[in-house]
Amino acid sequence: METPVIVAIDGPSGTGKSSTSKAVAAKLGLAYLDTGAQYRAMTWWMLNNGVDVTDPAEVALAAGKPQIVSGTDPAAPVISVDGQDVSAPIRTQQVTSAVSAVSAVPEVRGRLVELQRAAAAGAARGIVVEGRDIGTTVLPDATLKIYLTASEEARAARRNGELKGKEAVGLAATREALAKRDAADSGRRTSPLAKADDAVEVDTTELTLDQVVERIVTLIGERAAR
Ligand SMILES: Nc1ncnc2c1ncn2[C@@H]1O[C@H](COP(=O)(O)OP(=O)(O)O)[C@@H](O)[C@H]1O
Ligand SMILES: Nc1ccn([C@H]2C[C@H](O)[C@@H](COP(=O)(O)OP(=O)(O)O)O2)c(=O)n1
Repeated sequence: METPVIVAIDGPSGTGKSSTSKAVAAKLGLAYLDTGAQYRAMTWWMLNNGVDVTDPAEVALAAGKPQIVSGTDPAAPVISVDGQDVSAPIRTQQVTSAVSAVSAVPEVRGRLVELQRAAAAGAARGIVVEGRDIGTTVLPDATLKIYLTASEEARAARRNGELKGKEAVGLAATREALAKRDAADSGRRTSPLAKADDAVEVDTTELTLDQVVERIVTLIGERAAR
């Protein structure tokens, strides 16, 4: 049997990680894992269970409690907590604004990194895993590591386009919230957002989604042929 292909895709918010990872996985028949969704699910559970997310000690004590299960089908990426599908509620502004604090707590990371490595080990053909520290920490031996970037303007415009109805806050506020989350995710002590030394950086500002997908599929083909 062929060696499974492990693709790590990291980068800040709005660079296209989720869309690109799902499309690459679907195109190559690989599994897909959204690790950001796992940090969001952990955060959602904490907010729903009265945990003070600004208190790292309280978060650390609770980190082992929720049962988080991620689907790995790129066509239908579901995530559940204690048997409840939380795919929608983990995307609210309330969760988004609390997720950086929760994901900075080492006990949270330890628990989720274990789930992430198990998902990668269980993917027979291979997997595309997206997040912030996949290339640096979770899967340092990945076949291919990609670090996606895009200008702050492009990222804010993309994110703003997704927020509808009462969740819409305007471009300036979206940009500010993005910058704040990036700073928190890059500045934390444990496993911060960072480009791995051996990652290929792809600036998506001027590229369409199809162009980004094509570039990554080509790189995977080159690596797999080595
Ligand atoms: N290359 C691209 N050009 C324009 N828009 C894009 C591109 N890649 C992704 N998008 C759009 O930007 C938004 C954020 O993409 P997403 O994949 O969720 O980013 P991330 O996972 O990095 O936060 C989505 O609405 C997506 O459709
Ligand atoms: N591997 C990861 C993935 C996400 N996180 C944290 C940091 C991020 O701000 C949140 C949410 O990640 P997610 O990928 O859902 O964020 P966006 O889709 O970019 O808005 O989780 C992390 O610490 N490590």
